Amino acid sequence: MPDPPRILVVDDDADTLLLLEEILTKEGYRVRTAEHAEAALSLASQEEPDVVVTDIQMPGMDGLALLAELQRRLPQTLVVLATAFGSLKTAVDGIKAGAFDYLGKPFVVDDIRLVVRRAIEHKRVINENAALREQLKERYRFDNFVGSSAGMIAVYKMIARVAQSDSTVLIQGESGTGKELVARAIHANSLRSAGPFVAVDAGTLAESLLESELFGHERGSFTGALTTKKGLLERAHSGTCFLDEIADISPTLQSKLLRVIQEREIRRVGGSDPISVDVRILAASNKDLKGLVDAGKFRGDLYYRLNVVTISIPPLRERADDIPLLAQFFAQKYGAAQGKPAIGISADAMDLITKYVWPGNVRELEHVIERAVVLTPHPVIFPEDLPEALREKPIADSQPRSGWVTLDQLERDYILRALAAHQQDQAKTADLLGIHRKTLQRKLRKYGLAEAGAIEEGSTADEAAVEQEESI
Ligand SMILES: Nc1ncnc2c1ncn2[C@@H]1O[C@H](COP(=O)(O)OP(=O)(O)OP(=O)(O)O)[C@@H](O)[C@H]1O
Repeated sequence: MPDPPRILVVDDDADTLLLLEEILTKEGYRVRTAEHAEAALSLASQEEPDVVVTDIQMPGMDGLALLAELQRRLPQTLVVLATAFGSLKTAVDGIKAGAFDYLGKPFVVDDIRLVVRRAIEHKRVINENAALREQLKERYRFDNFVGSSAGMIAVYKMIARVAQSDSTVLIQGESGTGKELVARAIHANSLRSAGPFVAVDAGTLAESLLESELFGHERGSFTGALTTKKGLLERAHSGTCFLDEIADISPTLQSKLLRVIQEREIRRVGGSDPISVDVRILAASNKDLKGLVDAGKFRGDLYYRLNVVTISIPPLRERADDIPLLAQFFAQKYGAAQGKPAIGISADAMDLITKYVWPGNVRELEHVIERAVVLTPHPVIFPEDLPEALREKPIADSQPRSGWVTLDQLERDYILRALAAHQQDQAKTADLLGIHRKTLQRKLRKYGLAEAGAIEEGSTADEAAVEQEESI
């Protein structure tokens, strides 16, 4: 068990001291008290408290002077100022001078708990984030990647291995797993790094547009082709062309692409002369390309040309170890951009982040952290700064993180949540769910959620109603 956090309370009023001592001791902290600032300073130098809660108005040395002295002697200690309502300006001056927060007097017990909890959490986060930052700096980075899981290390190794060759690479992975990042890293570590990197998203363009984007067109080749335009494959000459969502391209374009790879030349739309291009092709798909070949939906010969080497990026839910590092990385990145460079993530928020299944993978995580950094008024991201989806209880904690649960588990969890939202009132909950109360009770029994004796047996008529309802 780690030592309990240490709190020092300073107030010239003995009753206030007693009250704060009692509340904070109940919270599990080790609490010391002092009746004036001088006593507080001598206790603080022995104890090195994590948090000092001090009254501002005290005879002799006041709370603000104590704050200044504590900052000089014990810069790691956080100070919370307590002030009578009406003298808020002094409290604000205190915050500007470096106090962590302030409490209004007379005290609201919940506020005391919350502010002290936040201060402790802040200290813990600062320490933990410093450690995570070190890890990020040291071992767990490769180019712009963050992640130290076995799955990502295998990806880094593959990138290093294929980068220097000129072979075509197929990058497979769900949406948002970092396929483009892999393509960029291959290019950056290749002999072509001085040449251009051109990315094309084949999934978003209509076929005719994609063709002219890729191959270019001659002037007058179609209505609107007012000038001759070089295609992206031509523009990628001496560099790399990254074709994202390759599964989406039409059969015609598939055969044209095959020719580019085999013959290293292209023909512009409306042009007759072949133009030779020196370009390395990297392709990506979030679909199972081999499966599409087997189903006759993607050319087998193109697949084998693209698939000289495959790099498979595991979904984020299969590399949960990377989640805290990534979350911290994005907090730093967006914190710096927002002028909040020291922003951290609280333990309970990190817990939610780590448990979530992340269907949108790293891109989704990045957006969630960016949003939280913007929204939070604190130097720490708390659970309430995260979207609802993360704060909902995971459907079944015991389930593998495949994203799927059985319908029974889904129903069980849904019922539990509905009951919780209606203070366990079964009649209301049944009504909300659109089922008979007896049906709800039977389901509770089925899932082992009914307390013995809590549910009365239904009459025959009731049961009949239930059966009828269920067969609908
Ligand atoms: N391991 C990682 N470390 C740091 N950032 C990452 C990592 N993986 C992905 N990202 C970031 O996540 C976002 C999504 O990545 P990227 O666009 O490469 O995914 P993708 O697989 O190509 O997505 P899509 O299939 O939707 O095109 C980008 O902002 C990228 O920088």
